[in-house]
Amino acid sequence: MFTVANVIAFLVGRRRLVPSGHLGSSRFVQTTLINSGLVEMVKSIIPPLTYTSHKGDAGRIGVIGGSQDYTGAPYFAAISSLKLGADLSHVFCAKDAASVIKSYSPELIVHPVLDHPDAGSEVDEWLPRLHAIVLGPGLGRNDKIISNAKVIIDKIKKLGIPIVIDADGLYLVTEYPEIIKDYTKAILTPNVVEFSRLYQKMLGRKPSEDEPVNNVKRLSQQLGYVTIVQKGENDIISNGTQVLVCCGEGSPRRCGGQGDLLSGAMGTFIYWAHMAVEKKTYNQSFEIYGPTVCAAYAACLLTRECNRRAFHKHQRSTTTSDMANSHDLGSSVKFIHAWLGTSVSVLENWQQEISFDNMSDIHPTEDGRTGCSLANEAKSHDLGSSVKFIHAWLGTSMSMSLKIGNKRFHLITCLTYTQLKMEDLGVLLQMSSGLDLLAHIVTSELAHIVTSELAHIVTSELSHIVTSELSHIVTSELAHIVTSELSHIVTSELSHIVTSELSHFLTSELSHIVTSELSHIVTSELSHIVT
Ligand SMILES: NC(=O)C1=CN([C@@H]2O[C@H](COP(=O)(O)OP(=O)(O)OC[C@H]3O[C@@H](n4cnc5c(N)ncnc54)[C@H](O)[C@@H]3O)[C@@H](O)[C@H]2O)[C@@H](O)CC1
Ligand SMILES: Nc1ncnc2c1ncn2[C@@H]1O[C@H](COP(=O)(O)OP(=O)(O)OP(=O)(O)O)[C@@H](O)[C@H]1O
Repeated sequence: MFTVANVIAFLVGRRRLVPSGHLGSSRFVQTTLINSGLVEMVKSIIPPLTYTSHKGDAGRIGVIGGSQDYTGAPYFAAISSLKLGADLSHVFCAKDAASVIKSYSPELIVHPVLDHPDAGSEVDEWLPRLHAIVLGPGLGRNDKIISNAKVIIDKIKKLGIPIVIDADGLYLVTEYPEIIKDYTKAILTPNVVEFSRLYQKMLGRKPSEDEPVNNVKRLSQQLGYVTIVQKGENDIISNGTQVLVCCGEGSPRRCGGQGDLLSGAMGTFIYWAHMAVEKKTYNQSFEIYGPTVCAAYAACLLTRECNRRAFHKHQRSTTTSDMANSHDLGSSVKFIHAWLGTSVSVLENWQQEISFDNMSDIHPTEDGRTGCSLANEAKSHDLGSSVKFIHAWLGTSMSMSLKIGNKRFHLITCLTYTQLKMEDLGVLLQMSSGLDLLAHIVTSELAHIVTSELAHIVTSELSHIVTSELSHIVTSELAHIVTSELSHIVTSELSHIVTSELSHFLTSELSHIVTSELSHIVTSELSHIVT
């Protein structure tokens, strides 16, 4: 358990060395995050990014959930599956939730069908196109919806689609366990409370507090070897035979919705894992643990890393939206892909070896997998700068025109392949005016790019430096000023107070002494004279 890599990771402060909390009998249980066998296992299921793949190849994931009360949960699950790297994410929800969920993100395809009287047949046209399902986030417990969800689970099983069941989907499974029994393409993701309910239903007694690992294994066996992930301080995963415990650092924030992020990511991983089975791209550890345990472990790894990053930045104010926003979830996904060596787009690099000792040095590039979300691409910075770049590169960002022979070329378009034939380009290049013009365009475009890029870099770097330097200077200057001012004020005030107090005291004391002494002398002298 105390591997060299584990100790290194511990020393650089990235991970807990062993799980905190009690696991019960943990013989043969893999508990460490940085275990090269497990990392290779996750790596082996992640499909390479290639230019030959089609929309949908990396996954079409369906999230079944979302009601009037709960719109955030299905959103978190769906966006998480997409940001991990799936191509399309569908949400099947109740009518009242649909427009709200759509308004959160233009990326999601939302079907308001769950509360239709025949929701089962409404999803029929979509189910065969989906690669994996996440059922439960924000589903609610309305009788009609629960019975529709039961019908849909039956259809999913018949089609052999892998399924992750979470939240209210677990309520359904607790009420009707036979619906999922023996379906080994399923993963159930109960939190402590949901686990306890399901355990009591299946085994007729409370889970024993001393044996969390065995409890999970036992429940899985009782459900016909369906994979269970008991979420918590340590995420305990078992398919009834094998057990893995994911104990990455995570965070102490327990805001609602983190389970939804987990189930969404698991939806994408479970598809990838089953695809690896089909394509036989898996490694030896995968053969031991199988697709569901592998997918569950990968998703726990990602969620805990995302949690850790968000907490590092937002501390106690961390919410699941912070985790889901492109920076935290996106950068965790990028980090995980870069760490696994799966963020690069060429096949040759897919299986590249990563040295675990250098793990903390890996900085994913901006072009990692998560850049592939359309909303990110459409943001003014990404889309705008790409447009500028393409026009500058083609020389089509300036509106000059040039006459060659009897043709007039408008430079705003003439350098595109459609407008300018090769022979025209030849003529253009032969003409000194054409060359001058090209040189001019290139020079001015380059100057423009360099200037704007430099300005951007300088501005952002300067603002960063100035902010941090200013805060440093202000803090230390203030401390200095306050200290010296205080000492000055205290000194002069004290001297003033002491002087005036003393003078006051001396004056009154002296006048008192002189008066009483004088009166004494005068009295005694007078009495003497009179006598
Ligand atoms: N923004 C949203 O739309 C959210 C919706 N959610 C949805 O809300 C619905 C109900 O979920 P609940 O989790 O409330 O389900 P439950 O109603 O089963 O939870 C029962 C109680 O257990 C407590 N509990 C949960 N985890 C615990 C733990 N580890 N230890 C001790 N107590 C714990 C909760 O505080 C709650 O009071 C689900 O559909 C879920 O998907 C949640 O996912 C949170 C975010
Ligand atoms: N005590 C803990 N310490 C560290 N991480 C935790 C802890 N509890 C939960 N987590 C992390 O949060 C993830 C989600 O678990 P959680 O118990 O919050 O699910 P949930 O209650 O179903 O969430 P939701 O609010 O979405 O319904 C876990 O996989 C784990 O990574």
